[in-house]
Amino acid sequence: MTIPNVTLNNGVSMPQLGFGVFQVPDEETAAAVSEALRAGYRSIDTAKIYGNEGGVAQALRESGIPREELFVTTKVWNDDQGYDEALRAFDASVGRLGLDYLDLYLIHWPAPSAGRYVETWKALEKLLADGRVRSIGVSNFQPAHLRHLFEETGTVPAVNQIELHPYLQQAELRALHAERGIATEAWSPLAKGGDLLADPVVTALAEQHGRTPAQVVLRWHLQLGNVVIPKSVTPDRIRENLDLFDFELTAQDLAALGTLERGHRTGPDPDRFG
Ligand SMILES: NC(=O)C1=CN([C@@H]2O[C@H](COP(=O)(O)OP(=O)(O)OC[C@H]3O[C@@H](n4cnc5c(N)ncnc54)[C@H](OP(=O)(O)O)[C@@H]3O)[C@@H](O)[C@H]2O)C=CC1
Ligand SMILES: O=C(O)C(=O)[C@@H](O)[C@H](O)C(=O)CO
Repeated sequence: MTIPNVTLNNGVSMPQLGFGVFQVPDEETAAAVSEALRAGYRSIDTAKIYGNEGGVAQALRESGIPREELFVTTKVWNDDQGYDEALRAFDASVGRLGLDYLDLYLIHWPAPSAGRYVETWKALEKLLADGRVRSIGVSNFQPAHLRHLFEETGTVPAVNQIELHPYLQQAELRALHAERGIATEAWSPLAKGGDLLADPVVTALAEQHGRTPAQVVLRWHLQLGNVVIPKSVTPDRIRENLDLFDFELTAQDLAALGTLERGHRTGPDPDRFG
């Protein structure tokens, strides 16, 4: 099984499917990430605020997988925004991760009321220029935050990691990303495994294709071109969420899933959070 790559706007290849570790306690993270690496995931999404960069480090180290085959993402938390603060936060994160470079570093939230994401971005540009990170991006940026960044700085983010699933399809952001060459990365791609996976439209397609509801939703993301990072601590689900490359949704299936949009957020509103 080969996970396809997307090519970021600076030429770096990123696996289209990765493994997220939000809310996995540090002491359980090494086991979950090890299971994911054994199953075939090579991209891991963590963040300073998750408190589990140490557990990720342990799994990466114990896997014996060559560093260049891995793709590791972490994020600057809101309290660390600012130029010097973000540089220090980066050093601390790569230290905890046991890495000498990172594949992707993201500003976790725009935190617009603090007004520091432009100077934070300039720190990320320096890390990129210094070769300490292979690509830089943002997370939870709304169109206005992206446009402000385009006006004030020189580098277009490689990625915007946003909440995205059939109940929150983010049409405006996806169009802006396509126009500016930003990869769309979907967080909570399964809408946290809640009602979406029991939605009659999803379950009917699952039955039709002989797949699980989660596989139908993840396949929808892949066919839209989204990068996805489902989280699970359950070994069977970790493997299930990777088993997506031998079936295809039809245009009619995609249209049916497209009707599920309801503007439903499972997480904070980026215009207000932070
Ligand atoms: N940038 C940001 O602000 C944010 C980033 N993220 C990132 O995105 C990742 C994914 O998002 P997350 O919020 O974790 O939500 P997901 O949409 O990935 O859903 C995770 C939940 O779904 C369950 N689940 C996973 N696979 C299946 C399956 N095949 N069938 C049924 N249930 C399943 C999991 O249960 P179990 O584990 O018990 O198996 C867990 O409860 C995070 O881990 C994190 O890396 C998330 C939120 C915000
Ligand atoms: O998971 C993340 O990456 C997040 O930033 C959020 O889930 C956030 O930390 C949150 O839920 C705060 O209430």
